[in-house]
Amino acid sequence: MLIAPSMLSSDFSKLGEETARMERAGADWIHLDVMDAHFVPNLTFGAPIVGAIRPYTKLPFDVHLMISEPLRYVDDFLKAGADIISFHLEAESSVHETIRAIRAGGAKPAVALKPKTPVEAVLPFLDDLDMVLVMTVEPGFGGQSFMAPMMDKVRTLKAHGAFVEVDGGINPQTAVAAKEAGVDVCVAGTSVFHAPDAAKAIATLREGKGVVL
Ligand SMILES: O=C(CO)[C@@H](O)[C@H](O)COP(=O)(O)O
Repeated sequence: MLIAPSMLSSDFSKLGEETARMERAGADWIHLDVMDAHFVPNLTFGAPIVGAIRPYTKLPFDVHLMISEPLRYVDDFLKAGADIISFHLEAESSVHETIRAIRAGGAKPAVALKPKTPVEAVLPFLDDLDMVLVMTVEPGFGGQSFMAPMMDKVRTLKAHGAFVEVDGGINPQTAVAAKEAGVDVCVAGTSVFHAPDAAKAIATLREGKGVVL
Protein backbone atom coordinates (compact mmCIF):
# COMPACT_ATOMS: atom_id res chain seq x y z
CA MET A 1 0.00 0.00 0.00
CA LEU A 2 1.09 3.57 -0.61
CA ILE A 3 1.05 5.90 2.40
CA ALA A 4 -0.06 9.52 2.13
CA PRO A 5 0.44 11.47 5.37
CA SER A 6 -2.32 14.03 5.91
CA MET A 7 -0.85 17.48 6.59
CA LEU A 8 -3.99 18.26 8.62
CA SER A 9 -2.19 16.70 11.61
CA SER A 10 1.12 18.50 10.99
CA ASP A 11 2.48 21.57 12.74
CA PHE A 12 0.87 24.33 10.64
CA SER A 13 3.51 26.85 11.77
CA LYS A 14 6.10 24.99 9.65
CA LEU A 15 4.18 23.30 6.85
CA GLY A 16 7.12 23.32 4.44
CA GLU A 17 9.49 21.61 6.89
CA GLU A 18 6.80 19.13 7.89
CA THR A 19 6.29 18.20 4.24
CA ALA A 20 10.03 17.62 3.76
CA ARG A 21 10.07 15.57 6.98
CA MET A 22 7.39 13.27 5.55
CA GLU A 23 9.43 12.73 2.39
CA ARG A 24 12.48 11.80 4.50
CA ALA A 25 10.27 9.44 6.54
CA GLY A 26 9.35 7.49 3.40
CA ALA A 27 5.91 8.87 2.49
CA ASP A 28 4.69 8.08 -1.03
CA TRP A 29 2.34 11.04 -1.46
CA ILE A 30 1.55 14.20 0.50
CA HIS A 31 -2.19 14.49 1.31
CA LEU A 32 -3.58 18.02 1.59
CA ASP A 33 -7.05 18.54 3.10
CA VAL A 34 -8.78 21.64 1.76
CA MET A 35 -11.91 22.56 3.76
CA ASP A 36 -14.21 25.52 3.23
CA ALA A 37 -16.30 25.58 6.45
CA HIS A 38 -19.37 25.04 4.24
CA PHE A 39 -19.12 21.57 2.75
CA VAL A 40 -17.58 20.46 6.05
CA PRO A 41 -17.66 22.20 9.45
CA ASN A 42 -13.97 23.10 9.43
CA LEU A 43 -11.71 25.57 7.62
CA THR A 44 -8.12 24.80 6.61
CA PHE A 45 -6.18 26.29 3.70
CA GLY A 46 -6.46 27.01 0.00
CA ALA A 47 -4.34 27.00 -3.14
CA PRO A 48 -1.84 29.72 -2.03
CA ILE A 49 -0.72 27.55 0.90
CA VAL A 50 -0.48 24.45 -1.33
CA GLY A 51 1.67 26.46 -3.77
CA ALA A 52 3.85 27.76 -0.93
CA ILE A 53 4.80 24.27 0.25
CA ARG A 54 5.18 22.81 -3.26
CA PRO A 55 8.97 23.55 -3.40
CA TYR A 56 9.64 21.54 -0.22
CA THR A 57 9.18 18.08 -1.81
CA LYS A 58 9.10 16.26 -5.13
CA LEU A 59 6.44 13.83 -3.86
CA PRO A 60 3.03 13.90 -5.59
CA PHE A 61 0.54 16.30 -4.01
CA ASP A 62 -2.75 14.49 -3.34
CA VAL A 63 -5.24 17.32 -2.83
CA HIS A 64 -8.59 16.42 -1.21
CA LEU A 65 -11.14 19.17 -1.84
CA MET A 66 -13.81 19.19 0.86
CA ILE A 67 -15.47 22.24 -0.65
CA SER A 68 -18.93 22.95 -2.05
CA GLU A 69 -17.85 24.18 -5.49
CA PRO A 70 -14.74 22.23 -6.54
CA LEU A 71 -14.96 23.13 -10.23
CA ARG A 72 -14.57 26.82 -9.39
CA TYR A 73 -11.17 26.22 -7.77
CA VAL A 74 -9.65 23.42 -9.90
CA ASP A 75 -7.43 25.80 -11.91
CA ASP A 76 -6.03 27.38 -8.74
CA PHE A 77 -5.00 23.98 -7.37
CA LEU A 78 -3.56 22.91 -10.73
CA LYS A 79 -1.41 26.06 -10.78
CA ALA A 80 -0.39 25.40 -7.16
CA GLY A 81 1.08 22.05 -8.19
CA ALA A 82 -1.59 19.44 -7.40
CA ASP A 83 -0.92 16.06 -9.01
CA ILE A 84 -4.07 14.25 -7.90
CA ILE A 85 -7.28 16.15 -7.14
CA SER A 86 -10.14 14.47 -5.26
CA PHE A 87 -13.49 16.18 -5.06
CA HIS A 88 -16.70 14.98 -3.46
CA LEU A 89 -19.53 13.34 -5.35
CA GLU A 90 -21.83 15.11 -2.85
CA ALA A 91 -20.50 18.59 -3.80
CA GLU A 92 -22.41 21.00 -6.05
CA SER A 93 -20.23 20.96 -9.20
CA SER A 94 -20.93 18.78 -12.24
CA VAL A 95 -18.96 15.56 -11.79
CA HIS A 96 -18.19 15.19 -15.51
CA GLU A 97 -17.09 18.81 -15.91
CA THR A 98 -14.89 18.69 -12.83
CA ILE A 99 -13.22 15.46 -13.98
CA ARG A 100 -12.64 17.04 -17.41
CA ALA A 101 -11.12 20.21 -15.93
CA ILE A 102 -8.72 18.28 -13.71
CA ARG A 103 -7.56 16.03 -16.55
CA ALA A 104 -7.29 18.92 -19.03
CA GLY A 105 -4.97 20.62 -16.54
CA GLY A 106 -2.67 17.59 -16.44
CA ALA A 107 -3.65 16.20 -13.02
CA LYS A 108 -5.34 12.94 -12.06
CA PRO A 109 -9.04 13.15 -11.15
CA ALA A 110 -10.51 11.27 -8.19
CA VAL A 111 -13.94 11.24 -6.60
CA ALA A 112 -14.40 11.06 -2.82
CA LEU A 113 -17.36 9.46 -1.08
CA LYS A 114 -18.72 10.40 2.34
CA PRO A 115 -19.54 7.41 4.57
CA LYS A 116 -23.29 7.61 3.96
CA THR A 117 -23.00 7.75 0.16
CA PRO A 118 -23.56 4.35 -1.46
CA VAL A 119 -20.68 3.05 -3.52
CA GLU A 120 -23.02 2.47 -6.48
CA ALA A 121 -23.21 6.25 -6.95
CA VAL A 122 -19.61 6.43 -8.21
CA LEU A 123 -19.68 3.37 -10.48
CA PRO A 124 -20.94 5.27 -13.59
CA PHE A 125 -17.85 7.53 -13.41
CA LEU A 126 -15.17 4.87 -12.86
CA ASP A 127 -13.93 4.79 -16.47
CA ASP A 128 -13.07 8.50 -16.27
CA LEU A 129 -11.40 8.40 -12.86
CA ASP A 130 -7.86 7.60 -11.75
CA MET A 131 -8.91 6.91 -8.16
CA VAL A 132 -11.84 6.70 -5.74
CA LEU A 133 -11.36 8.06 -2.22
CA VAL A 134 -13.48 6.18 0.31
CA MET A 135 -13.89 8.23 3.49
CA THR A 136 -13.60 6.03 6.56
CA VAL A 137 -14.68 8.90 8.87
CA GLU A 138 -17.08 11.82 8.39
CA PRO A 139 -14.94 14.40 6.59
CA GLY A 140 -13.89 17.48 8.54
CA PHE A 141 -11.54 16.49 11.32
CA GLY A 142 -8.55 14.30 12.08
CA GLY A 143 -8.39 11.94 15.04
CA GLN A 144 -11.73 10.13 14.50
CA SER A 145 -12.38 6.37 14.59
CA PHE A 146 -12.15 4.18 11.48
CA MET A 147 -15.49 2.93 10.09
CA ALA A 148 -14.80 -0.72 9.27
CA PRO A 149 -18.06 -1.21 7.25
CA MET A 150 -16.56 1.08 4.58
CA MET A 151 -14.35 -1.86 3.57
CA ASP A 152 -17.39 -3.29 1.76
CA LYS A 153 -17.22 -0.25 -0.54
CA VAL A 154 -13.52 -0.91 -1.11
CA ARG A 155 -14.19 -4.55 -2.05
CA THR A 156 -16.91 -3.50 -4.52
CA LEU A 157 -14.62 -0.90 -6.10
CA LYS A 158 -11.73 -3.35 -6.37
CA ALA A 159 -14.09 -5.85 -8.06
CA HIS A 160 -14.68 -3.11 -10.68
CA GLY A 161 -10.93 -2.57 -11.12
CA ALA A 162 -10.75 0.83 -9.39
CA PHE A 163 -7.66 2.29 -7.69
CA VAL A 164 -8.81 3.01 -4.13
CA GLU A 165 -7.65 5.34 -1.35
CA VAL A 166 -9.05 5.34 2.18
CA ASP A 167 -8.92 8.26 4.59
CA GLY A 168 -9.66 8.54 8.30
CA GLY A 169 -8.71 6.60 11.41
CA ILE A 170 -5.87 4.67 9.78
CA ASN A 171 -3.49 3.20 12.37
CA PRO A 172 -1.43 -0.03 12.52
CA GLN A 173 -4.56 -2.10 13.35
CA THR A 174 -7.02 -0.58 10.90
CA ALA A 175 -4.38 -0.68 8.13
CA VAL A 176 -4.66 -4.49 8.34
CA ALA A 177 -8.37 -4.30 7.43
CA ALA A 178 -7.56 -1.83 4.64
CA LYS A 179 -4.88 -4.08 3.20
CA GLU A 180 -7.13 -7.16 3.39
CA ALA A 181 -9.87 -5.27 1.52
CA GLY A 182 -7.40 -4.41 -1.26
CA VAL A 183 -6.82 -0.69 -0.56
CA ASP A 184 -4.11 0.91 -2.73
CA VAL A 185 -3.43 4.12 -0.74
CA CYS A 186 -3.91 4.88 2.96
CA VAL A 187 -4.13 8.48 4.14
CA ALA A 188 -2.93 8.82 7.74
CA GLY A 189 -2.73 11.93 9.90
CA THR A 190 -2.67 11.27 13.64
CA SER A 191 -0.88 7.91 13.48
CA VAL A 192 2.03 9.35 11.49
CA PHE A 193 2.41 12.91 12.81
CA HIS A 194 1.90 12.01 16.48
CA ALA A 195 4.18 8.97 16.33
CA PRO A 196 7.58 9.19 18.03
CA ASP A 197 9.18 7.99 14.78
CA ALA A 198 7.33 8.91 11.58
CA ALA A 199 9.48 6.61 9.42
CA LYS A 200 8.57 3.59 11.55
CA ALA A 201 4.92 4.62 11.58
CA ILE A 202 4.82 4.85 7.77
CA ALA A 203 6.65 1.53 7.34
CA THR A 204 4.25 -0.15 9.78
CA LEU A 205 1.16 1.11 7.93
CA ARG A 206 2.62 0.12 4.56
CA GLU A 207 3.18 -3.45 5.78
CA GLY A 208 -0.45 -3.67 6.94
CA LYS A 209 0.31 -6.60 9.21
CA GLY A 210 -0.60 -4.99 12.53
CA VAL A 211 2.96 -5.44 13.78
CA VAL A 212 4.40 -2.12 14.99
CA LEU A 213 7.95 -1.85 13.60
O1 LIG B 1 -9.84 14.21 5.41
C1 LIG B 1 -9.64 13.95 6.56
C2 LIG B 1 -10.61 14.40 7.57
O2 LIG B 1 -11.64 15.02 6.93
C3 LIG B 1 -8.47 13.13 6.90
O3 LIG B 1 -7.39 13.30 5.99
C4 LIG B 1 -7.95 13.18 8.27
O4 LIG B 1 -7.12 14.28 8.44
C5 LIG B 1 -7.18 11.95 8.59
O5 LIG B 1 -6.73 12.08 9.89
P1 LIG B 1 -6.60 10.85 10.88
O6 LIG B 1 -7.96 10.22 10.99
O7 LIG B 1 -5.60 9.93 10.25
O8 LIG B 1 -6.13 11.48 12.13
